Amino acid sequence: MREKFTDINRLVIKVGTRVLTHETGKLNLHRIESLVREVADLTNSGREVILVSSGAVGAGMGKLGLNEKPKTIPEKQAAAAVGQGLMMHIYEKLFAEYGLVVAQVLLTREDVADRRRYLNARNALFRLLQFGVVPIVNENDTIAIEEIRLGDNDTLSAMVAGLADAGLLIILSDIEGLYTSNPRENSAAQLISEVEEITPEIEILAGGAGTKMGTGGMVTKIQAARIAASFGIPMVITHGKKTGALRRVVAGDPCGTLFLPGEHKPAAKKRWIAFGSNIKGSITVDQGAYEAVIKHGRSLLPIGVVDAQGEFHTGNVISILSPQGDEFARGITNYHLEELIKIKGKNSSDIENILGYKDFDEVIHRDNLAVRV
Ligand SMILES: Nc1ncnc2c1ncn2[C@@H]1O[C@H](COP(=O)(O)OP(=O)(O)O)[C@@H](O)[C@H]1O
Ligand SMILES: N[C@@H](CCC(=O)OP(=O)(O)O)C(=O)O
Repeated sequence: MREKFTDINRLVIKVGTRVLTHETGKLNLHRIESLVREVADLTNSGREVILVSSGAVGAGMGKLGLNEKPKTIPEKQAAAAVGQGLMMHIYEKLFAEYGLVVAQVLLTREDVADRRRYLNARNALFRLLQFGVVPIVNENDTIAIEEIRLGDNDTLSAMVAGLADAGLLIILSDIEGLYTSNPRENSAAQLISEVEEITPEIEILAGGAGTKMGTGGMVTKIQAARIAASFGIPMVITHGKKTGALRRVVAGDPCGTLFLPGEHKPAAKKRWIAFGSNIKGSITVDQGAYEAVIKHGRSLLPIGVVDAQGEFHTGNVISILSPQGDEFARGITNYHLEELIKIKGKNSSDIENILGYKDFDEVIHRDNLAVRV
């Protein structure tokens, strides 16, 4: 897999707060400078790079003289509002030295959950890349209250990789990669160089953030790897404090931890259904429908639906639950809740008799249905 990295044209690179700041909380200008130089080099070699940069809250803390990570939302928002401007100022200045233009792209969960806004963000990113600009993405922490937050930039970077059809996601952290346990707590921990599949055994290895500055630690990085894998995108975690780390990953050198992608790269719309969208309700299906969807990639017909819950309308994304109640897929429904209650368990040929009209034979068409891994 790694030898193919030299041919990848579009990359998403995520850089964590710990890489961008000193222990004092002030920006590590030397480190940011070398990151910018490496990104500039990648763009000079003809690649398109989207940088997902943390650091707004950390930089704001440094500027406002806060020693502790803000705990209340307004305080976090204030720190991010101060810090984000500072981050962009530095990036703009340093990238300009290499003749590159940057653009600030701030997203919240809602921008990926709403299909129209998702497509808008996607179009804007593509246009920026066509202009040769380096988009610098962060969560819009200043306006993002809890309900609309993604909460961590590891997840955000995986979403952005899917949104932008990237070929590779690189996460630069303050550690070489995923270890057999948290090396801060266990000096005998060993680096895992490749993860083929994210099994429960792999999930157990991950601990939380190592310091007061980081968010999420390995837990959110493994979540990001899961999203990237289901999008068919490989992900590498590597040490962002080591000069040349990006160059080594892109050259295919063995470094950090590589998370292998899933076998299939689903279409962009299915990627959004699986991970981006807001879920408005769920339906439970019988064993036959479960197998038809999972094994044969079929559409979901009303005859296989045994129950429907939640408040959803035509066009909403809903969860599809197995007979055991586990979510195994998501899809855009053609019928709203009340209609589904009436037509569940019935043949598609009966829909018109029951409802007085029939717009679709399927409850969810297979083009609008994404099986979750
Ligand atoms: N199994 C593990 N392998 C490596 N690091 C781990 C593990 N479990 C927990 N960690 C912690 O995760 C930290 C990296 O995440 P985080 O602090 O959120 O930084 P970032 O700013 O790069 O997102 C490491 O410094 C380490 O302390
Ligand atoms: N959006 C926040 C960063 C959130 C986050 O995930 O931080 P980190 O674990 O340092 O990548 C900020 O800019 O401060």
